[in-house]
Amino acid sequence: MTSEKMKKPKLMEGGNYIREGRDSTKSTWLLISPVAPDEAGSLARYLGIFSSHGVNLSHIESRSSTRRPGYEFMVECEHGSGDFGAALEELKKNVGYLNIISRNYKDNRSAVPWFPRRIRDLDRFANQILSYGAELDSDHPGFTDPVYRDRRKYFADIAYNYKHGEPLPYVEYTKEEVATWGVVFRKLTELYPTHACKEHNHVFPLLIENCGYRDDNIPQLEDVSNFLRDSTGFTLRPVAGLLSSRDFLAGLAFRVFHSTQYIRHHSRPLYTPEPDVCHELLGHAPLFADPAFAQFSQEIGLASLGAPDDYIEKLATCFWFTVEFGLCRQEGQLKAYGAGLLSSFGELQYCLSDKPELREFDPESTGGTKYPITEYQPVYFVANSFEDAQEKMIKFAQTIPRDFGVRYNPYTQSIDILDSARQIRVLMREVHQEMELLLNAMDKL
Ligand SMILES: C[C@H](O)[C@H](O)[C@H]1CNc2nc(N)[nH]c(=O)c2N1
Ligand SMILES: N[C@@H](Cc1ccccc1)C(=O)O
Ligand SMILES: [Fe+2]
Repeated sequence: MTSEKMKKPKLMEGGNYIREGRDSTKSTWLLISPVAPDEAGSLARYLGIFSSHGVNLSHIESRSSTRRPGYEFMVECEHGSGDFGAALEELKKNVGYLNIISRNYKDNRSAVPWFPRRIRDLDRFANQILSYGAELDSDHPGFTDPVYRDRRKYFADIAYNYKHGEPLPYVEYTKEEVATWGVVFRKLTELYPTHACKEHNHVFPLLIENCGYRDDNIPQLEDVSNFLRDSTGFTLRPVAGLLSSRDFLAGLAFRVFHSTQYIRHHSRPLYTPEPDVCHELLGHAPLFADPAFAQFSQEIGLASLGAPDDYIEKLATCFWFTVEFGLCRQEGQLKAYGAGLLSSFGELQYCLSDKPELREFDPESTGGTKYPITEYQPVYFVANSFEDAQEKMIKFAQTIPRDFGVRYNPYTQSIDILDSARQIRVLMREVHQEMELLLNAMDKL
């Protein structure tokens, strides 16, 4: 627990409103391949190195390598035990390939910032939440309401205990919670036809039909998640609160969206300073059912994996001014497509009034702009079209420096780190096979 109270500056440095999460598991993962493919007992030798330096391993796995002929090992090292640096030095002299992915990357120059490799690694994010009163400001409307705080604890426990692959727990919302949802729902659906972008308006009726979107019912995450899976392969995971930008973006690489399940405090239904179930389900969910938007989101996620801190910050800021608070032009009119606007009646009206300042969206300048998170935005960025914003952001994401390519493998639900000719060749063969498939289908038209 942090004892010192954070003083919140009015405008935060882009992306900085979320500090790197409190970290109980400062894990370092090593990907290791032996020098020669048929080297006998190589894993035992590596394990010997760790044990001779007193380094505990919390996880070991081996599989066939796609990078080079032979096997590959993944070990997870515990911190605080033994002489990790010395073990690493000795290891380097004995391996053919070594990749270090670490939460501790700031202390280790050869390490890449930690990122999840398999979809179940997202279970590691649960205890990385920033909370009100500690890292976040405590002027929250529910902060002094014991009933509300109790309820928040209930939802936090669901998220902490959730494991990948489980159904998302159904929640019995209280009368008061449903009433809050009702106010938000009725007010917002009044504005959507005139204020929301057409993609949002296109999907919304499907959510009403399939997921129980109604003014007297808070939709269940499980139902929305299943609907999204069928539409674009996106799924939801419950989360207890704000994740760091790095973790949040990493989820998108797996087409996983971290969703809160609690609802805002009833005293302020038309604007709330943190994401809640209204924000996720009314603001975000509709667009994740759109195939182009889903792909765009995943690409942002993939670009973030292992990226340096300053790039994460810029990426998160661009994300803020597009996915969260973006405006775009459609048929000569300004429309909102940002989820933070589509979930706040107050800000949705305000953003299209003459009060805020509007600027043209451009990742370079937008990515360095400061913004408040707990009040209406003083500045919005306008994209020429929804597609234009996506294209520009993807172009920007491609400038992020990294020594390897990444690709999501949907069959294994894991991230392939591409850094060898052998892997690229296999991929090219796959693309080639897809081309054959396309040509074949074309002939039948
Ligand atoms: C990436 C960017 O910082 C973005 O605003 C993220 C941050 N963390 C989050 N965490 C949660 N739980 N929900 C969100 O919508 C976000 N948004
Ligand atoms: N202000 C948003 C919630 C939100 C807070 C912070 C970030 C994003 C969204 C709402 O009222 O719905
Ligand atoms: Fe959001």
